[in-house]
Amino acid sequence: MLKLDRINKIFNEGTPDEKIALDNINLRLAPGDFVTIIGSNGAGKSTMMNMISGALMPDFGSVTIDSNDVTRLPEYKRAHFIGRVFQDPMAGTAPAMTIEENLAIAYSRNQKRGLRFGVDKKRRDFFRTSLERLHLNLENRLTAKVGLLSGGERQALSLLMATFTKPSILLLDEHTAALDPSRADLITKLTKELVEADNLTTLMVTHNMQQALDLGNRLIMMDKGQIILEVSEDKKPGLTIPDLMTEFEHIRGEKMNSDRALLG
Ligand SMILES: Nc1ncnc2c1ncn2[C@@H]1O[C@H](COP(=O)(O)OP(=O)(O)OP(=O)(O)O)[C@@H](O)[C@H]1O
Repeated sequence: MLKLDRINKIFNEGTPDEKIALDNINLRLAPGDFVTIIGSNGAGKSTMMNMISGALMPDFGSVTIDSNDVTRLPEYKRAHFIGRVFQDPMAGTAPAMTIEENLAIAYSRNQKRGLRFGVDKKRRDFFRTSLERLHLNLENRLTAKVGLLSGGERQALSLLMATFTKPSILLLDEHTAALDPSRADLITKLTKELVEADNLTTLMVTHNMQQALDLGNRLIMMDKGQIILEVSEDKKPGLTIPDLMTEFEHIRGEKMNSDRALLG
């Protein structure tokens, strides 16, 4: 479903600001895998997501999605494979457009051929049924401007737009981090429901270690551009935050800087 082979990325190579952001990353996701990603600031988590989405190209290595080598494919050509939700609730939706116009754009972005922005009755019914899954009554506000929605509602809509066309890979990049705790809980719950309903293959970056343990069937920990720990499906249940911190200390020989992780 997703294969990352020997991915390397160096920013500002050969200059005093040189930074090895990804150092020989190898990762395999089987269909339906839901992998949570934790790691310190600057570990390379967002850079890895950007490699998969096509926002960045690796210096070396390959990205394969559904048996297609997409390594050199620009972001817009990968769009029908990928759904992505960012940290900023304002990032995923267009505020001046209505809910149904936003959904229509997301729908057309994921079609392999042509641009089909139109909203006919069949499409509108599909949008309504999809919105019902959010339990936010947005199905009765199809013509409301998205700019009028709360941050939590907008993030729920972004999540729906990223998932309702059943992308091959769903990328969630700290998508609950900018929300207050009750809205973050709502989005976490919706994420679980939407991913499970369609068995979506998912990668989720989070600074919240408890969320990383609660969601998904696998977990990886990154540090300094490397995947330093992979927790398999059979080992993840029962794993605790202290277990993860002990693992980090064991691998790196130093204590984990965990303030943000624990507060996350
Ligand atoms: N466009 C860029 N130019 C130069 N350096 C970059 C660029 N993007 C990222 N970096 C550097 O690459 C490293 C990895 O960054 P990245 O954003 O992937 O980390 P992260 O794990 O997502 O961190 P955070 O949790 O803080 O968001 C960092 O040292 C960062 O400063």
